[in-house]
Amino acid sequence: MLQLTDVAKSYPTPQGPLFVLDGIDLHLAPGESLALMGESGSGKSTLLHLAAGLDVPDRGEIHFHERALSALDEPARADLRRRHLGLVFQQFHLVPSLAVIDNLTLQARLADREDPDWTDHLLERLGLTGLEQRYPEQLSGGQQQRLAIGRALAPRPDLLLADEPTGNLDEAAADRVLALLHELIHESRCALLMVTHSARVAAPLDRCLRLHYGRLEPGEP
Ligand SMILES: Nc1ncnc2c1ncn2[C@@H]1O[C@H](COP(=O)(O)OP(=O)(O)OP(=O)(O)O)[C@@H](O)[C@H]1O
Repeated sequence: MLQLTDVAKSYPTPQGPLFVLDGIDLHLAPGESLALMGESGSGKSTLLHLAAGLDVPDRGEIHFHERALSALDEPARADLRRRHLGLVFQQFHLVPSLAVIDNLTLQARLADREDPDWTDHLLERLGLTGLEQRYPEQLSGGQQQRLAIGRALAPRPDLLLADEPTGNLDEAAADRVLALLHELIHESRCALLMVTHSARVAAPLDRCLRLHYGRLEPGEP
């Protein structure tokens, strides 16, 4: 499903290269869920961006869906993302000018994978039935994040990459969003790689790893 082999990544800075990841090996099986923890600045978002093919490593290889990302040009990587990958961030990144229903189906339409039954099911499970014609600004923060999760899951991806998906929500809203996220990825047999600072958020996932000085270590949620 997702395999990182000896991946290294640095960023150029005026003081010289900043080495962020060094010798990362990571395997995620279909349907598996993994929490990625670590101090602020330890490289969690960097790793997620590499896994999504949004950035390229200095060294090492990333395989997603049995394709080596290095063998693909950007349009081919974008196509792979559209078809097989869902992305959810702390900022919801909804399209303000589109109604709920159009935000929800946006990714599925782009991937040519619209499924009205699955859309209806998502609307209902996400508690958004009846709100289809509203605009994102007319939703609560929790509703907006549930919509962002639904949008990512609408094309039925094989892998959901989530970066602090509940970082902007209060505890009650976060709990509801996370419970739904787990139910939905379970239902659709989607794998999950989730960056979080929170042990509470990491605890229900199958595994937890911690980034420390550029390396991955076994983590305790
Ligand atoms: N484009 C960039 N250019 C230079 N340095 C960068 C760039 N992107 C990230 N960094 C640096 O790389 C390091 C890792 O950043 P990253 O965002 O991956 O960490 P993180 O673990 O996700 O942090 P946080 O938990 O605070 O979100 C940080 O020191 C950051 O300042």
